[in-house]
Amino acid sequence: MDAYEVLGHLGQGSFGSVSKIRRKEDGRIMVWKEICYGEMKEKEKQLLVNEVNILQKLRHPNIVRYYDRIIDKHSTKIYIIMEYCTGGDLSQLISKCKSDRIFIEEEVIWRTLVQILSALHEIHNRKDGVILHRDIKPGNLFLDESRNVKLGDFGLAKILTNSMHAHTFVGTPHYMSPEQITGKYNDKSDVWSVGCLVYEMATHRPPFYDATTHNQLYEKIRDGRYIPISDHYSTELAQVISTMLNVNMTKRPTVEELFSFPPIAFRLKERK
Ligand SMILES: CNC(=O)c1c(C)[nH]c(/C=C2\C(=O)Nc3ccc(Cl)cc32)c1C
Repeated sequence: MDAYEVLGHLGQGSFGSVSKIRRKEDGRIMVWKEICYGEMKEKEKQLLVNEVNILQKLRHPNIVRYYDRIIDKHSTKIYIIMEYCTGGDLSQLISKCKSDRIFIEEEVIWRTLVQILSALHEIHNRKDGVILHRDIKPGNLFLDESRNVKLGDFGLAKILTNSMHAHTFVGTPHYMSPEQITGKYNDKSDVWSVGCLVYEMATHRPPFYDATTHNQLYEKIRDGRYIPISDHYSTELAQVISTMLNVNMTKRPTVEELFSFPPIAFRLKERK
């Protein structure tokens, strides 16, 4: 612990708070997510071990980099040390544009979409088991100094080896897919969440909203109807949102299939 100096509190991640830290040996700025596991049930401890094991394996420009972990048995805390993203998270960008009543530039939305899909392609197509993020939302997408988008906080992620299937109810209700309501989370549920995210970048609010109870929200999600985005944006953007928000997951595209959509394909080529 004394190898690091805490510089300040940044926000709340899944299971713990995130602080900005400096590594004393070289002055490098990083973050750690501090999690108290003392009160955790076995299941939650397993999710925590999961998060660290998953993060350790991942190396991708659009996934927050994991560096190290410190387990303090005395205080029953674990510190997960990760990459610092100077731009904060996407929820801050969306709230700023909402309060300033300005549209997020369409190109920013496309770039964000392509980068998140690249991160999902990495985790959905791993040879040693598909990883599902299961909690894609603006607060889990971080911006580095060059406005690159990084998928972070794998606190609710799950490795699906061939024997396991995701049955647990997790995920932020607003971005919950219809199949997740009945407990069948899969890679296309992450695609649904990305559709919700792109919609929220274009309209400053989730597509399925304004519900007083979770059941009312689930009804809206299962119904699948939402207010179309403004014609300030292109029909291509509206189409890609509509295909990702298809309530029938067999008709919803995989990340791989989205890569062949022309507006996405040509921006992918630009990155190479
Ligand atoms: C107001 N908060 C911020 O500006 C902020 C900044 C500059 N960075 C962050 C958060 C992270 C950050 O910079 N790197 C991270 C890695 C993993 C997780 Cl779960 C969170 C972060 C935040 C919340």
